[in-house]
Amino acid sequence: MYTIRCVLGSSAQYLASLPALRHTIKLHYRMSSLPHPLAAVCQVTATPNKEANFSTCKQLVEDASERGAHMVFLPEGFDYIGSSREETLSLSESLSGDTISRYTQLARKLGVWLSLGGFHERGHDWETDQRIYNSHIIINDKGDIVSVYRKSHLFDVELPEKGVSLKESAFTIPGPSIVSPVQTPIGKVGLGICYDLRFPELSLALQKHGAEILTYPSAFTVATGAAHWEVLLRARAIETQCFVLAAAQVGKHHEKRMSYGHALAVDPWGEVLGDCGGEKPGMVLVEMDLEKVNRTRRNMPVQQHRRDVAFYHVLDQT
Ligand SMILES: O=C(O)CNC(=O)[C@H](CS)NC(=O)CCC(=O)C(=O)O
Repeated sequence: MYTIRCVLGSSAQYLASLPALRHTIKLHYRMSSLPHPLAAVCQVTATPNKEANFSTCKQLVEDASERGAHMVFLPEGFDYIGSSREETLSLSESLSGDTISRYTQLARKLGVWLSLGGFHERGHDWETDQRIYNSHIIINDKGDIVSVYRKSHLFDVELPEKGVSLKESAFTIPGPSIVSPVQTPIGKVGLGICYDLRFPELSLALQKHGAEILTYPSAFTVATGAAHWEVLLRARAIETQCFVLAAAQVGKHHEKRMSYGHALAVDPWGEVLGDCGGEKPGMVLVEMDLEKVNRTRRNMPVQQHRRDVAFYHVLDQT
């Protein structure tokens, strides 16, 4: 039904491909006799059917966990992609609703961390304003919500020649602030969502606050994805010298909407470690070697070479 690609050392990759040994491999990782923790970056095709979306995502999380993943990343709109403003709003829930409690139970049962990008969250004033947040939620292996970041740059974009017309602010409230990177078993994770990827100020701020890994769960349009997706993700990785993990939506959600796919994992040097392709749901498993972050930063200390903010405001008038 979907593809799984492993980006492990070749012997571990071979062993993990043998079903009978999967359990052993997982134990192996858990006992950390293999050096680095594993992240699973997923790609799905959400529709307006929440029940079907949950069962697809649950299956991916279970498979990732069985293969030894310590943290699993799902994309923006993992809960659903609505076919109209009204549908998007009516399907939304609060953080204490059924959808998130099912994911907290899943995380607890499997003992994995989850990054749930782009949850359609009813705001505190839902009864009066009928608007939602686009929220990225981190759940730990005990099933606790440990962080919530609300998307702060909204995708209000018209590209007539590309057939793209979306106005996210028609149903979404922009988030008020960035949040502290979260310490997880794979490293310190900084939170963004989709269109936030286009704002390097955000990624630099997260890096300054200690992020080793940046995450951009997304639902990129096909046109903007083909033109910009990989370039932007690699640029953010190179500038911040962080890993960048970007779960993605792929394919046709309903009559009016398609997504680009190519869920991607990039290392701090900008190298693509895994790519889920542009066709169908799947995941890539990547080893998170944090020494790569340290080495890259040590060898080319761009953060130390950066001038202070004021420097970039003043022009030489002569
Ligand atoms: O609508 C939902 O239900 C979930 N939210 C999204 O899909 C959002 C807002 S419409 N999509 C993007 O931000 C695409 C960005 C993009 O494609 C780009 O930056 O080029």
